[in-house]
Amino acid sequence: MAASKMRIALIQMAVGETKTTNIKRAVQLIREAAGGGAQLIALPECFNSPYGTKYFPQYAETIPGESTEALGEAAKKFGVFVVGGSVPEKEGDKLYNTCTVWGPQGNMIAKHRKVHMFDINVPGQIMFRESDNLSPGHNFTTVDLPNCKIGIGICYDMRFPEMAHIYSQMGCKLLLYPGAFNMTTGPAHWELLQRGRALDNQVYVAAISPARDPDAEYIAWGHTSVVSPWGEVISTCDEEEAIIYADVDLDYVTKVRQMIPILNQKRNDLYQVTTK
Ligand SMILES: NC(=O)CC(=O)C(=O)O
Repeated sequence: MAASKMRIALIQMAVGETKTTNIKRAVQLIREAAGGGAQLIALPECFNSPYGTKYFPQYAETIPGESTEALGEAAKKFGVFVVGGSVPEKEGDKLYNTCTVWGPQGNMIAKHRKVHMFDINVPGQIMFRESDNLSPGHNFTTVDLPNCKIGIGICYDMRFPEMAHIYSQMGCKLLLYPGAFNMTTGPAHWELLQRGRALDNQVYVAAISPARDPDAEYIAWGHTSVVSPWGEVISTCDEEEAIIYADVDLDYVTKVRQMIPILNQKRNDLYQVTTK
């Protein structure tokens, strides 16, 4: 594959209640995705645990721990980068929703704690309060791959355009969001947000959901997908377990930015998005 291209695979994994089965399944699917030529493979939010506040304390582990070590071993065995969705992380008396990123040597190269807590109330449809037992992270997380800088957010982080814009200002060309939208917000916002973040920043956006389990307490929307810097959905699936692939093309990012040069046309004299 040309140096300007990178094949990514997103794993829309069926997550169940048994942690060891989830870990085994993730490793099996990483093997399959590596066999499909992927250089970077990403898992969904909470790949080792059902998504839900009652599960977070029960499934939480330190990092490294059982679930994340298995990702490091898989990255090394199959010679790929692994973006490990997320796991409930325990550190001291706090819990976080945390994504780890692993390199082909099996080393952890980044750790992102979900920055924005998913606390919502859509009357009669869904109420969720992550902050009842999770704490937010306080950092932006980027990773320098050999030919592409990537930015990581987790699910609700995708709703905050400033975060994506900060990543694009940092030089990211691909944003990855392991996420688990639901049957209310999924159909309404999942694709729209990805296309918005992609178009605003002229980057690729990949969002990775668990497969839908209609018997779960929190029913995931699915529809894992990749959006191009032109705002087009270039790879997607329905709600069932699946691996989807896309070839991210950095020359195409440059081309889109040359054709419609909004990133150079910003009025920094009138407004700015900056980190603190
Ligand atoms: N689960 C999330 O963090 C976010 C979500 O489902 C939404 O924003 O909608």
